[in-house]
Amino acid sequence: MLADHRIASIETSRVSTRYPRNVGRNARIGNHGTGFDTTAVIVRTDAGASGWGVVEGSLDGADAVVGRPLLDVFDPAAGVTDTAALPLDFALHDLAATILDVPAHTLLGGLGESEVTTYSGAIYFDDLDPDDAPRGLEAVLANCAEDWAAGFRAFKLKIGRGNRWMETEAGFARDVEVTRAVREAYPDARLLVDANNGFSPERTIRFLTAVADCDLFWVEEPFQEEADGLRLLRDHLASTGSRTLVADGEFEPDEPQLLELAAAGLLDVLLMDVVSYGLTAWRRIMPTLAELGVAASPHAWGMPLKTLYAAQMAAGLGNVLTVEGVPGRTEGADTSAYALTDGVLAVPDAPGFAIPLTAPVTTDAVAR
Ligand SMILES: O=C([O-])C(=O)C[C@H](O)[C@@H](O)C(=O)[O-]
Repeated sequence: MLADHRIASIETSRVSTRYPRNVGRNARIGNHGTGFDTTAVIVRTDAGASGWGVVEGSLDGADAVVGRPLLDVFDPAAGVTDTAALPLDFALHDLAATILDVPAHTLLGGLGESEVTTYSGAIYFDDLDPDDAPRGLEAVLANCAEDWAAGFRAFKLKIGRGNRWMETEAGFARDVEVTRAVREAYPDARLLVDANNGFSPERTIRFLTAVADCDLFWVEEPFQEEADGLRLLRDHLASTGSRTLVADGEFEPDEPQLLELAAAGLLDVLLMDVVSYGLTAWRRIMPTLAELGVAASPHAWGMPLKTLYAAQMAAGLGNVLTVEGVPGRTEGADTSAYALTDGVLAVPDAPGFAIPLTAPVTTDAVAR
């Protein structure tokens, strides 16, 4: 059926992310704000089908695919096959699955579960804000309570306050205090920590020692990944019998280096971004990761829509340990087919990504 379709036009629209609250700083950068707008791209075919997806980065050159047969640029078994069409990665997956009348996760292979655990990735350094009257620990606990009420049963806590925002030792002490307080308030929740590369290997080990009784699920981006530091960390975890996993590969991923570290047994989970790394790239690399015994958990921060894409990827490709949840809503897209209950996100069985675009198409079509 895909052979009956030729790409007829590429148009754009805008969708808006709205967080439930202002999201503050992490170890690396300042305030993340209350939301932002993103480009959505719509691909239509001469037979009347359409699909859409979000784009991070430029659409330059994508107009070159207009007029070409769909199967010239997209292989349902692999994804995008022409680099000019890579910005259309999600739109083409949506389009192909819609034409084939199958959910995106079926197109991807249906190798995972259609119910995936998800965690709140929105527990930032809100204790430090506002600058003139910092709200302290209570702000972090209030954020956890808000996300728990929204259906999350796991939290990723940002750590590394001493990297930029507090004096080093005071920041370290606050990271420990926050982790212990959240564990105490939520004894059954899954807890993850993310230093956004704001620690050194030694500080990471010190931190893990200080919260050794908090049963952390994973430590993410403790420092810029390199073999010697990761080996120290690995040896520490092994010698203490810790179950904490090491997750990395979100920030400026270097694929050959990550595969080398994974093959050396130094990483447990790889985190490349679901959209900017891309679905086609994840389809290519996932069998290798599965063979190495390394799991995936695509970075989804920024947009609730990316959480839904990551959940489709988990259900389709398998080998996804858990999905990063971005609390909030999307204006311009109907996400109601997805339900989060007790920490589990149910992926719908409707065709494509099952996210109707409700925002108007912008007048400046990329190509027709
Ligand atoms: O794991 C995460 O969600 C992140 O590290 C997101 C970062 O906090 C955020 O600054 C970003 O992606 O720009």
